[in-house]
Amino acid sequence: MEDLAAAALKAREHAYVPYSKFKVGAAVKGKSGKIYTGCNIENASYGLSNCAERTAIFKAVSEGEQELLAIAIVADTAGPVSPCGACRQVMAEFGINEISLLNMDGDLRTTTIDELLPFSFARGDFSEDGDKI
Ligand SMILES: O=c1ccn([C@H]2C[C@H](O)[C@@H](CO)O2)c(=O)[nH]1
Ligand SMILES: [Zn+2]
Repeated sequence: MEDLAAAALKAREHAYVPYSKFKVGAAVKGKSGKIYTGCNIENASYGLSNCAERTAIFKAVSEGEQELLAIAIVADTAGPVSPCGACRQVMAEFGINEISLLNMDGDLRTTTIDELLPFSFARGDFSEDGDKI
């Protein structure tokens, strides 16, 4: 876990946040043991901004890892940072279950995807034909 937190903290420094000025860093561990990092990347068209968590997850998937185990997320928040709904859904898609939320003071909260996103919509909920099964 500490390796993930350290990687997330380092990735946070690369955040591109001219609008919010709120830097977030994330690091994901794949089944292979490899670590993928991410930061938030904003845009003048605000809605196109990408969270640190999804940057890290999309890097992992684009390098061939689809089974992910753990994520650490860090930001300068009063308590441990809490991921947005979009990122929770993307974490669920790729099986991330061990979730470490941190802030810059080292406050840590460990949680699971079931706690963060109960009753979630998942791949197995629809058939390839599009009809309810
Ligand atoms: O868990 C979070 C919460 C927010 N953000 C980003 C989105 C935006 O760039 C900025 C402010 O919401 O922080 C993340 O990257 N991860
Ligand atoms: Zn998010």
